Amino acid sequence: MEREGKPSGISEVERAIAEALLRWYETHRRDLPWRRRRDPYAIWIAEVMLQQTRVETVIPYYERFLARFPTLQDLAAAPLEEVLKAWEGLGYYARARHLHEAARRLMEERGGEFPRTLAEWRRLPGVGPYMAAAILSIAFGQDIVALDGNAIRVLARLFAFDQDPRRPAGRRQLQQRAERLLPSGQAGAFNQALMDLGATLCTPKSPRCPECPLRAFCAAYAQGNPEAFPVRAPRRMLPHYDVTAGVIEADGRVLIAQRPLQGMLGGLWEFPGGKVEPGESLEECLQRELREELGIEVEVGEPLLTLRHTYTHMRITLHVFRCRIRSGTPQPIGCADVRWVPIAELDRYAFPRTDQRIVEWLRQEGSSSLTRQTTGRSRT
Ligand SMILES: Nc1nc2c([nH]c(=O)n2[C@H]2C[C@H](O)[C@@H](COP(=O)(O)OP(=O)(O)OP(=O)(O)O)O2)c(=O)[nH]1
Ligand SMILES: [Mg+2]
Repeated sequence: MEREGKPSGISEVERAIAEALLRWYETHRRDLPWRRRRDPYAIWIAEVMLQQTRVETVIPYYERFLARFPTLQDLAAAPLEEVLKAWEGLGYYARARHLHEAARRLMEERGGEFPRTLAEWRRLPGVGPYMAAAILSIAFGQDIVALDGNAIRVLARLFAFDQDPRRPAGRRQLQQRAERLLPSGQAGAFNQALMDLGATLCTPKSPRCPECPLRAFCAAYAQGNPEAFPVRAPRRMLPHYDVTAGVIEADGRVLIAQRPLQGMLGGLWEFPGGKVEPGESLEECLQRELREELGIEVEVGEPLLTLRHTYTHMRITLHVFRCRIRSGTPQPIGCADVRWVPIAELDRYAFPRTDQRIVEWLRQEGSSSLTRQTTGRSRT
């Protein structure tokens, strides 16, 4: 993975491309909070957050996170629950768990000193090739190309690149062509300039080519079809699951369960339930799941909400029902923990993003629907 020496024989055109790009960046660079700091810690946090989340969403989280955990030491010393809580709503919670684990390792194994090589960064949990390259180029000024999705799009268009850069072979080739453009000593600016260009002008749809500093060099523009790049293999269909979840209320408290610490959304709290099995009705599923996970028998009441969400590898439709316990006391059989929590205190727990809509709904509608339920029951 280490970058080889800079290829010789850089052409005039390649030099001109880098110059035009850097000149544009000087005046058009986005003013982003992590660009006001140079320390690897801040850059690292930003890169982790930006990995799967849009810049506008990241900004407030980033600022809160750095205020809450200003240094590597603070992050390493914090309990995981607190880190997950600060991450709540950003999604892809493995990022937060990895970040926390990496911070602890950096403190324990390196006395808090950040690595200076790609290989060492890559050994940390959650750090891939792009992130390692971004941190080393931006925070340490090393001559390394770091291509995020935006930069890849810019380059694929610039070269009218005929391979899919999401495939390893295409990716490697695009990386090599980018390395030929990289001006020594300016990798941080070069990488971020490509990212900004992709984010602001060279957008997936309707790129603003007339304003682009690279237009004169752009092969896709010359062909008149920039939107055709990067070429992509057809998107694979994500599997879909119907999932049920139960809201069980008693004495002003609602029952929540903590997901097993390992695995998807590990350690987050949820309204207990699970995937519908073939041939099962939603009600049957919920009764089975609550029996399996909590050891209770329930009566399934009114449907409260139907929520759709797409995770990286699957889509779910979450069917939320009010439930009432018929027999048994909830125990953490198929989950890490169970708690009865007042609705007003639910926001102290870290939930998956979809569940925040349930929490929000409970806060606003909870009492009125409780009244409806009571009325319903008196009719029977
Ligand atoms: N039960 C439940 N699942 C939720 C909630 N919010 C949310 O995103 N989910 C997602 C997480 C899971 O990917 C999926 C539920 O599947 P699960 O892993 O609990 O499935 P399951 O109990 O049937 O267990 P398994 O068959 O996967 O072992 O729905 C929620 O509040 N309750
Ligand atoms: Mg479950």
